[in-house]
Amino acid sequence: MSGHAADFQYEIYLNGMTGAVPRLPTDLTRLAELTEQRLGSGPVGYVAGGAGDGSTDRANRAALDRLRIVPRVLRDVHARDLSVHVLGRTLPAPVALAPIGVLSILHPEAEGAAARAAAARGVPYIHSSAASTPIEQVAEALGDAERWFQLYWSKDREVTRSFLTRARDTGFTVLFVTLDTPLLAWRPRDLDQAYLPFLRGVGTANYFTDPAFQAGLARPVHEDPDAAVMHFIGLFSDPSNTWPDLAFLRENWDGPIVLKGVLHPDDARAAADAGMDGVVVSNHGGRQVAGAIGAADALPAVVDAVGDRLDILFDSGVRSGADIAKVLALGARAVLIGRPYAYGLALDGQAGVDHVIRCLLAELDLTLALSGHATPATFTAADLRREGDR
Ligand SMILES: Cc1cc2nc3c(=O)[nH]c(=O)nc-3n(C[C@H](O)[C@H](O)[C@H](O)COP(=O)(O)O)c2cc1C
Ligand SMILES: O=C(O)C(=O)c1ccccc1
Repeated sequence: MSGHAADFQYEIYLNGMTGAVPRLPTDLTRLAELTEQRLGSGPVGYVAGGAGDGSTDRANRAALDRLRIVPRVLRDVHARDLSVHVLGRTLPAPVALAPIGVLSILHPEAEGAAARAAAARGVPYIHSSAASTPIEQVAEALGDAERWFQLYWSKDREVTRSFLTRARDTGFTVLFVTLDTPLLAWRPRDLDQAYLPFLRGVGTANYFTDPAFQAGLARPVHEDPDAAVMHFIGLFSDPSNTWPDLAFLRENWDGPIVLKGVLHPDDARAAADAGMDGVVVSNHGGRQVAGAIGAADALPAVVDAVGDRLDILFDSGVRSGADIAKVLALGARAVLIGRPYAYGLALDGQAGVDHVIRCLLAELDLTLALSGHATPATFTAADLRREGDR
């Protein structure tokens, strides 16, 4: 990245000299309501919805809102650098796009558009097992950018082995294993509309193109697509897995492995003991356990438990550069962005995802600078107060 991420701010003001304003709001919390207005209720409900009564989503926001920054002054922040070291590589900024499956319910260009936007800004894109675009096509869209893959750990070990082989052969280097979705949660918004993308043939692209998956079908996908969908639903995740099963993944993947969906410090310790490289502290954006702890409330105990043994990443509820700054201060090395980029995609395709990335990085840069920090490294828990604490 040349210059500072915050240069985007002046670019917007300069464009304003000719009367132009941004095509999308720069307060990303407004993207959800715009998407609600413009998109069909099935797709937008699926993306916006949460588990149960939505209390986990609210807990995510409350946990972040309670954290307050105590800015410092007169600390020379003219030369700044957002880059970080994480999972053995240097990233231009402590941000990646979270794995989100089924993006074609939001925009016809789907994962390809999100991947191209991320690649153009040097932000890693995490390709979901449940994407609507096969991994080989997304690899092409990513060009020479970082390729990270998210695994839903299938009941069929041959499918998992085949996914890992395809990921490796197409240049993916980091594996995220999502552990908070052994079953799909109780999601009233989807239930009340009887809307599930897979039953409409979305989110199965990696499976339907997979030789090991196809080998489990009585008839080819195109001859009996309904049977193929049912087969996918039967095997997409395996609720019988336990910690010793991680050895299978370690044997079949050479690069870093990150466990996504860890909230308890004992699980983080178990991840380190199992030879994993990182964890994502996440409650899946409030979509899995209703009543779960806000992700930012879970982060400090995980950092205390394994901060010196694992790279700790974070997601769930992040909507601004200030939110990113707060979780970095608590000890996360990088933050995954979920729904905001999905809404950007829904509203304006690749340009919408680019807008979201640029807004977040610009605001992160400005938040750190205005708080007295030229790099994320010097901004720590000592720069935060939790409202209510003394
Ligand atoms: C529509 C949708 C689909 C998702 N699909 C996946 C997925 O395929 N794999 C996965 O690990 N997480 C998935 N997630 C969870 C995200 O990776 C991430 O944990 C979550 O969106 C972060 O919360 P946020 O949306 O509040 O930022 C999905 C989230 C949404 C909103
Ligand atoms: O909807 C989700 O949150 C999710 O993670 C998922 C699960 C299965 C397939 C696609 C997405």
